[in-house]
Amino acid sequence: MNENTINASIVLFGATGDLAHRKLFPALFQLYQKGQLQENFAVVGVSRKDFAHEEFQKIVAEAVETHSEADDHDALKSFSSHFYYLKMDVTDFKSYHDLENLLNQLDRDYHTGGNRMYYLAMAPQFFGTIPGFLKSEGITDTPGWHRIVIEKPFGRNLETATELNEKIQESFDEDDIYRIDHYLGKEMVQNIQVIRFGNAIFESIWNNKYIDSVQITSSETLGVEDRAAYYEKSGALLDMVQNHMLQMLMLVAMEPPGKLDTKHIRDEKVKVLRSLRFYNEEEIHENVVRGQYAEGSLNGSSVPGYLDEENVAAGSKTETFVAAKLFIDNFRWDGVPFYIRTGKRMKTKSTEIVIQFKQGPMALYRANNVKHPPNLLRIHIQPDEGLSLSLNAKPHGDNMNLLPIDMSFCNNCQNEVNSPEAYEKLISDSLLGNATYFTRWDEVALSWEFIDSISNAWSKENQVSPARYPSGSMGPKEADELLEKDGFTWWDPSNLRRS
Ligand SMILES: NC(=O)C1=CN([C@@H]2O[C@H](COP(=O)(O)OP(=O)(O)OC[C@H]3O[C@@H](n4cnc5c(N)ncnc54)[C@H](OP(=O)(O)O)[C@@H]3O)[C@@H](O)[C@H]2O)C=CC1
Ligand SMILES: O=C1O[C@H](COP(=O)(O)O)[C@@H](O)[C@H](O)[C@H]1O
Repeated sequence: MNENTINASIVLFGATGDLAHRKLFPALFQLYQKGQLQENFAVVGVSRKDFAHEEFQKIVAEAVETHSEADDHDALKSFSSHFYYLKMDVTDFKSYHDLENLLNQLDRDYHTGGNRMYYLAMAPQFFGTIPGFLKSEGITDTPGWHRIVIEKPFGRNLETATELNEKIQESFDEDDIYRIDHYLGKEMVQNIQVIRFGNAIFESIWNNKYIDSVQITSSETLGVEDRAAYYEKSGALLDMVQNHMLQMLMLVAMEPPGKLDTKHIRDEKVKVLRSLRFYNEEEIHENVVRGQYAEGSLNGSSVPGYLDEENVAAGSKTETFVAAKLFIDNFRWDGVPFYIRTGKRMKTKSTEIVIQFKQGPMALYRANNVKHPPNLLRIHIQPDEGLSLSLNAKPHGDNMNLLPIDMSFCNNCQNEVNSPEAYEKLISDSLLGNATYFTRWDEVALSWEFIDSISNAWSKENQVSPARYPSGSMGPKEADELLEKDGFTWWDPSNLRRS
């Protein structure tokens, strides 16, 4: 038993799906190994396929073995014995009676105290249906807490997100709704606030007096894979910018919260979105670049362009890359550009935030025509997790030149340090009732309002194709030009392990 041990039933809607197998079962197993889930928990897997409980338990154990490093067979066996399976169509209200009977039985058998977490690992068209039936069929009327975890995407625009939210709030209070953004579960994303507010040296210079620009890059090497049906309607703007990129921006730019609790942190994040500069159509054209990957080469192999991927419409204008220059119009950030970029089939898989500091007031070394690199603070989100600070020093025996040096800290470079997966942390938090790293409705609504302004402008210029970039590059030249006209360049993703 540890202080975080939870008694609860978890209902996993979409239990035969990709997310459940690759992420959720392994995450639950980790929580079991760490003692957060012990004797008093049960998981009910729901989908339309037919399985006996024992068959499902085997599937769960196999999925954990396949998608994690777990190989303790006894632990896997006792963990999976807590899993039950229910064949149900979530659109059929009658099937919820079977769910209620099973949950009541499990509450008694596992002494869960009636606590229930409903995890919707299902396609978004079911996000409104399930909470409605959970309430109308009385499943949420039992003693104990009832929380619902909703996967992304939360709507396709402000209008659909609002409709969905209203539907969910008919059945669950805002405090019991956990909207997932898995980037918020990443170790170094959670570390941003500690780096900022736990180090006086950074917080005192974290403003437009000392910071020249901020860059946030999340690049992927994968292409659209088998998700074209979803991605064709989404594109990189909705898939990555509306959620993950804006979340990182909020954490970098927010004011210090009065207290380190859920409400204060979320309040400060929301204020960043309220200060985000909205562009008119012409400004969108100037400041937001959309790209699409063409064929190219990655790790020595040729890969097809987006238009040749399976299930992509001929001549599709879906963007697989977005770069943008954003401004936060408040006292702290006035005049500081925030450059963001994200894309598929880029040169490396990397997520990094780079804070570029201004040059000192008197450029003594530049006067000698010597290259003077700016000081950079890099927050390495993935694959390496850590921090590095680029400074300039004097090379040994040379008085006139500067030598760039890096001070770095890597959280996961030694094999023995294994950061918890984002899903493990987020499931743990939702079981503990800590919603800090989940998105509150006002954050979601404001982010959609901003994103809608861009997608509406793009839909008007739907004759214009996205700029093409070769697979294996860092995006189209238009993204480079976006910075060059301001006298900046993108910093290449870096690697902590080389040092
Ligand atoms: N996969 C990933 O890496 C990620 C996924 N997500 C989100 O997670 C959610 C799930 O994604 P993913 O696991 O990939 O989806 P899948 O298509 O792989 O799985 C969907 C699941 O829903 C079940 N299902 C479908 N229709 C019904 C129904 N009417 N009644 C009961 N069960 C049903 C399916 O089982 P069956 O057909 O047997 O009924 C299956 O278990 C989506 O919202 C996605 O956007 C978010 C981030 C990453
Ligand atoms: O939400 C999503 O994120 C992944 C990238 O996540 P990461 O943790 O691997 O950086 C992206 O591939 C996917 O398209 C998107 O839906």
